[in-house]
Amino acid sequence: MSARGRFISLEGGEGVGKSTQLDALRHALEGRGLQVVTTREPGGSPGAEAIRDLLLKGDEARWNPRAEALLFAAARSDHIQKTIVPALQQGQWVISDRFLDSSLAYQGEAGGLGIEAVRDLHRFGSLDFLPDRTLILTLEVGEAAARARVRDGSAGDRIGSRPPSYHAAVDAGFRTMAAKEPGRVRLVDAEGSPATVTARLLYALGDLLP
Ligand SMILES: Nc1ncnc2c1ncn2[C@@H]1O[C@H](COP(=O)(O)OP(=O)(O)OP(=O)(O)O)[C@@H](O)[C@H]1O
Ligand SMILES: Cc1cn([C@H]2C[C@H](O)[C@@H](COP(=O)(O)O)O2)c(=O)[nH]c1=O
Repeated sequence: MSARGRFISLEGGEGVGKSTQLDALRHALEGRGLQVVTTREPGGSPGAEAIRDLLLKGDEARWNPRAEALLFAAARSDHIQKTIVPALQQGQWVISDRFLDSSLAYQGEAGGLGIEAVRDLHRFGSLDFLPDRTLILTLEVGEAAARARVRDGSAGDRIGSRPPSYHAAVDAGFRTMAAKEPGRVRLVDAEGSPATVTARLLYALGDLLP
């Protein structure tokens, strides 16, 4: 095993199957003899989980767009320091359900702050710490919303319950990130059975696997 583990982020809009694939990928990588830690954003450390509640509960007006972006950046800084870096230093692989690219797509693109402004927050808050690979699950927005509706009914959180136009802009933001950083970021088709999607994710990690 390499001295330092790898850091993988799983990204995509609401309901595309990230949480389902997080578990499947962990099992697949453990089957290859790797030690794997799974985590999530916002959250992943006690401080960041407290910020998650602040961000996702309450009504839309609870935070203005800049305050929202700052809270995500603060949570991420703590998550990296307390959870991600220590695990990588022990040689573990870390898979995070969402990371920086969610902020770039949701707050930067859909929220109107701009991708570069949000990236600047990450440069300040987390010294531009990046995943070794970011896998963005893509699914037609209507189909993803239908999957999320089956799971949640009408009980979406503060951000998930934003209008379809917002989520269409999130989708566009993720695609922009894949075009801007093709070495780090890969689009992965989330259509089909969970096992089919897991196979596509493993293929997109092929060059990193021991
Ligand atoms: N490949 C698939 N085909 C059909 N349904 C799926 C597939 N993958 C996941 N699902 C179902 O779709 C719903 C959403 O999946 P999941 O919770 O994994 O998505 P998510 O991307 O983590 O969502 P969110 O970002 O909203 O938390 C769940 O009910 C899950 O069982
Ligand atoms: C990391 C991150 C998340 N979000 C949004 C995306 C979702 O609506 C929620 C998280 O809910 P999930 O069920 O755990 O996927 O938060 C965001 O807007 N910006 C971010 O950086």
